[in-house]
Amino acid sequence: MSRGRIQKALSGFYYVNTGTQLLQCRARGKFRKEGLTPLVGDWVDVQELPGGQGYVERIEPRKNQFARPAVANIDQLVIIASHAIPQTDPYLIDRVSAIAVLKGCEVLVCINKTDLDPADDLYEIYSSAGLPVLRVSAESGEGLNQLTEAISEKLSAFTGNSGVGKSSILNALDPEFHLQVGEVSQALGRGRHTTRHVELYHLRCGADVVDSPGFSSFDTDELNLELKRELPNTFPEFAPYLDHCRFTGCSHTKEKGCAVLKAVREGKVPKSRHESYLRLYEELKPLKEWEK
Ligand SMILES: Nc1nc2c(ncn2[C@@H]2O[C@H](COP(=O)(O)OP(=O)(O)OP(=O)(O)O)[C@@H](O)[C@H]2O)c(=O)[nH]1
Ligand SMILES: [Zn+2]
Repeated sequence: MSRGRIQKALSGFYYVNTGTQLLQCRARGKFRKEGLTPLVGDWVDVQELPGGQGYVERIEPRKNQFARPAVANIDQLVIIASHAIPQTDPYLIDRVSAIAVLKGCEVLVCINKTDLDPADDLYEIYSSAGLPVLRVSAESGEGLNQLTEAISEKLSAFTGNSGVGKSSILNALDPEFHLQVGEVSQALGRGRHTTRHVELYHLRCGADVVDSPGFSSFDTDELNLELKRELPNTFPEFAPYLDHCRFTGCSHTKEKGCAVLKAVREGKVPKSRHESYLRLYEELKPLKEWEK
């Protein structure tokens, strides 16, 4: 039996990287009976067969999992943003980062295209929110060393609105990482969507990444009751204030004596982050406890 990580899933086969070889595996039937599907990113035990084949025998407990795309055990979500075309709506960053925090993923906000626009406002928001934030340019190479450092020894997923430069950054980090770089459609102000299957890639700098256009569309299935219950805790910069509101059960939306609202007024919590909180709060409101 050998241990490895599922690197790719395609047509019922799981490609398991054991560190020395890539085994083409089928999953044992028992998983289906248990309602368990092996996912890219899973650590598994494999029974080897001749000819580089094998069976997935055991799936190790997951740190987290995502539905779109189907991946497990993501250490860090790298949220790519830009203030050049196409501009990133901070709400998208905040929505994805809330989900990441809920799932136990680290978050890194990475502002790209700084050769065109330094995106000072975005940089300011995320620095004062206390989230790790980097400025890079896939074009000029600015900040790429810091990014390399931030993703090494981890499995990261790059997410961000279409055309923001995810593929370009990955290509700049590892020139052998040939990904199709779409042309930004000037007419639409956004990139053409190029779909690929989910796969883990090992970059030369020692980082693992899952490149996944689907990550930019966290759909309603990711907005769940758990997020509704935990919402204030998914904004890390709210933490120092959450226990100081006048009322227990404060929703931090409009209550008198709310310590979070006070921190927003005093400029200790970025206004735009709290605006995103309010928007998410409204989006999650219709979810009912009994509608599981
Ligand atoms: N000036 C400049 N252009 C960039 C930079 N990074 C990417 N681009 C351009 O932006 C466009 C979109 O880049 P992609 O890497 O395809 O963006 P993506 O996020 O992978 O897009 P999707 O595959 O649609 O999700 C391309 O024309 C790139 O050349 C940058 O740092 N500076
Ligand atoms: Zn409050």
